[in-house]
Amino acid sequence: MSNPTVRAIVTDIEGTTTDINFVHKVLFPYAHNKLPEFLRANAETPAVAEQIDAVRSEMGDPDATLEAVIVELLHWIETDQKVTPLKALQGMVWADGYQRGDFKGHLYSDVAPALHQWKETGKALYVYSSGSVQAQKLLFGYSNEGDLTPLFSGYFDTHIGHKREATAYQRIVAELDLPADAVLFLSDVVEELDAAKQAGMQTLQLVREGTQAGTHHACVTRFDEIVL
Ligand SMILES: CSCCC(=O)C(=O)COP(=O)(O)O
Ligand SMILES: [Mg+2]
Repeated sequence: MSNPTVRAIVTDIEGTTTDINFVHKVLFPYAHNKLPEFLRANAETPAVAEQIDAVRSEMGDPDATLEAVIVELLHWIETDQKVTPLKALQGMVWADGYQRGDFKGHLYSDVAPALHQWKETGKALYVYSSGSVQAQKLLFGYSNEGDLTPLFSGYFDTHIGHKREATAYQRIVAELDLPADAVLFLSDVVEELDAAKQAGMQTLQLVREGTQAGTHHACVTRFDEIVL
């Protein structure tokens, strides 16, 4: 695929830059294991208390005990729910894991060279993931390819909207201050690509191991098949 009209690239993480198994078999179990103690130890810290209150709000129970909040959060992890306060708390817990060297952010081998090349040829690079901005920066900052955060001009998470809703992509385009069709969105999830297309973005589906099969979106299996 060759496309010189692209001025910015927005990439998803799980299934696009990163093996789904890293997210589901390393990150989520780590958060499941560490979150209860983290919350009991830090519940009074303002940044954590704010997220605990946001969980209570999502539960529709402003008086939920900390233990009830923990049960709810563990259920959300087990069922892979993209709830904003869960994502914020996961990011805080993963920070410890990355900093202690318990794991590195997984990137497919074709990802870092392509990001470097696109950046060198003047494309602006962004991330849009359901993982919190903190979690995104950690994954790219402590990646198996080193610290790639200097390559990115910005990060978006569910604070901008949910990934299957066109309004989220309209807001991203507005923040980038570019015509929608100058922005290319990369993802493995068809519903996300449909929403981005509805907002006027260009789209490209990554078909990787364990992701959805190719569909009506143009598709590639690796970043080095994308020529911009
Ligand atoms: C940002 S690293 C953790 C990824 C994550 O928590 C997640 O839910 C994956 O979401 P994505 O939008 O990248 O599929
Ligand atoms: Mg994905």
